[in-house]
Amino acid sequence: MNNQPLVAPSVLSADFGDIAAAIDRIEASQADMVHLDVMDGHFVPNITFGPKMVADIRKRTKLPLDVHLMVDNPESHVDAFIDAGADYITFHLEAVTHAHRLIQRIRDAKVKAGISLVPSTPASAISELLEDLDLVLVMTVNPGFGGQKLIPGCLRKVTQIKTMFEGASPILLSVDGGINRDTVRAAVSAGANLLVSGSAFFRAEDPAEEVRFLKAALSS
Ligand SMILES: O=C(CO)[C@H](O)[C@H](O)COP(=O)(O)O
Repeated sequence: MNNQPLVAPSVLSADFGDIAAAIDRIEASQADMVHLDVMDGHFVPNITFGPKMVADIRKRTKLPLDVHLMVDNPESHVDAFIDAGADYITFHLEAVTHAHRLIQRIRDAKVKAGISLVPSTPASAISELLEDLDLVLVMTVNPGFGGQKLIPGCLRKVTQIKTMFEGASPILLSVDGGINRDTVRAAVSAGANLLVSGSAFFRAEDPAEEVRFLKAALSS
């Protein structure tokens, strides 16, 4: 069985003036998903794009769209991203009071639901949600900007979450921030099976080779 991790390039590091070329680059690289970072300038200090961008990208690719909402009040926005064609919607536990209710809303719409944790939130914060999640995204940098260095301590949390989910349905355990050739082995060894890659992917001369390298982290 192929137990290589999946790779989701993050368009945060793409040229927003030529987003079609970025999506074509992701498709040609044999990556598994497109990671879309939605930032509101409140939950994180940066601002990116909204549901129209996701809908436009939806028309360009059949790859799964992994939408990561780094926004306050995600409950006010999920319907627009469901309508835009998201396959996964991940919101931040730190941004909501009723996480379980929002997960149910997303899943009732036949969209996969994910929770993300910033570096300072412990793994135990999701212990009551184990049966309800399709994806957990561990931020391995403080969210808001691409090109930061991975915070090594965040990988302990990946292992703790992997352990918590043993015996429950398999989930995607995603790491986001600072994933590159130097850090990928530690991230996959810790238990990550979905690698978000922004700057490393978009800076690579050969994006297909970059994806192959990330996927082969434990076999090289
Ligand atoms: O969510 C993000 C930042 O908040 C990005 O997806 C993440 O930082 C990926 O970029 P890089 O690989 O350059 O670190």
